[in-house]
Amino acid sequence: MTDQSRPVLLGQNQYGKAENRVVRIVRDGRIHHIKDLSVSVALSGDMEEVHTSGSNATVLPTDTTKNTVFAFAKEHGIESAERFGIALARHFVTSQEPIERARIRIEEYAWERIEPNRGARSDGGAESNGAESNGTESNGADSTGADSEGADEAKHSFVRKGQETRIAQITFDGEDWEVLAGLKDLTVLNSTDSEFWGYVKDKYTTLQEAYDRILATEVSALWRYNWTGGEDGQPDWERSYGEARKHLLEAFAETYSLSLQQTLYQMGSRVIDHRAEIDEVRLSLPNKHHFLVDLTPFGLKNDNEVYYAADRPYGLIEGTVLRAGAQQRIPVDMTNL
Ligand SMILES: O=c1[nH]c(=O)c2[nH]c(=O)[nH]c2[nH]1
Repeated sequence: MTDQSRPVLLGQNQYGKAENRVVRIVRDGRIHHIKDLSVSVALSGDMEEVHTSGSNATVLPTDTTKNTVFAFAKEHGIESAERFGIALARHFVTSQEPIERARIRIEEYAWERIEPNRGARSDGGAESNGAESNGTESNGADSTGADSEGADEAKHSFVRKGQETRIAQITFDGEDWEVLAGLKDLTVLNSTDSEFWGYVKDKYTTLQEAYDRILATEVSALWRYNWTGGEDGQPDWERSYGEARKHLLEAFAETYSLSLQQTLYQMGSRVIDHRAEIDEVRLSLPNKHHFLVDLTPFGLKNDNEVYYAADRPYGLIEGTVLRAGAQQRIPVDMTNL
C-alpha cells in the first residue's frame, strides 16, 4: 500500500556494533591458546518506528550487542569463528522479538607459536633461508589443539601470521658503505609473564598496576652492519637476517617483562650478543594494549580470559641498543624507511 501523503519510504536498514576486537585466551596450565577476532554485528527487523518516529522501543542498543560478543566469548568460548557467529546470530534472532535477521561478520587474525629455544640449533645450519629459519611452527593457534609434547614447557608466545615486511637500505658515498636491514609489522604477543607496576603516580594517573597482563607489540626493527666496504668479507645477508629475526622473537618470548622498555633492551641486546656483524639495533615498539573486559555486570568472572584489543591510542616505546664503542647512526625516526 502506498501512502500518497508520504512519498518517502524506508528501505533496507540494519544496525549493530562493528569491529568488536575480542581476544580470548584459554589457559591450559602454562600452555595458552589464543583466538583473536574482529566481530561485526548487523541486526535488522521491525525497525520502522525508530527511523520514522524516534521510538526506541524495538532497539537493542549497539552497546548491548558489543557486550554480548564479549560475554559469549567467556560463556561459550571461541572454538571457531563459524560456531561463535552461529551462537551470536541465533541469540539475537531468538531472544529479541523485533529482530528478524542477524548478520555476524568475523575477521580472524591467525597466530603461530614462537617455539621456545631448546638450544638445539647451531648457527651453522646448512642453508641460509632467512625468514624460514626463525624457529616458528604453525599450529593453527586454535583453542582446542592438545599439544602433548613438553607439557610443562611455557607456551604463551605468539607471532601473527604473514604480516611482516623485510627492509634493507644501502648507502655508498664512493668510499664507505652502510648497510641497514630490518623488518616492520612483525606482531607478537605474550599472554602472560608481563607486569607493569611501581611507576610514577601524579594527580592525573589512573592506570592500575598490572601483575599479569598481555604484552603485545608490532615490531619495527632496524639494525646496522659493521661491514663498511669491499666485495670480500660481506656478511651472509640472508642468514644474518633470519638469525637476527629469530633472536628478536626469542628474546621477546623468553623475557619475563616488567615493562616493554625492558623487553626492548633484551631484544636489542640479544641480537648484539649473538651477531658479531651487527653493531646497532633500533627498535620501535607500539604497546598494543589489551584490556580485560569487565564481565561482572553479566554475572561472569573474567579470569584473564577475555580481552578488548584497543588499537589507539597506544604507548610507543623506542630505543637503540649498541655494541659498546659503536656509534649511534640509525636515524631516530626510522619508521618511514
Ligand atoms: O610497558 C609499559 N611501559 C610504559 O611506559 C607504560 N606506560 C603505560 O601506561 N603502560 C606501560 N607499559
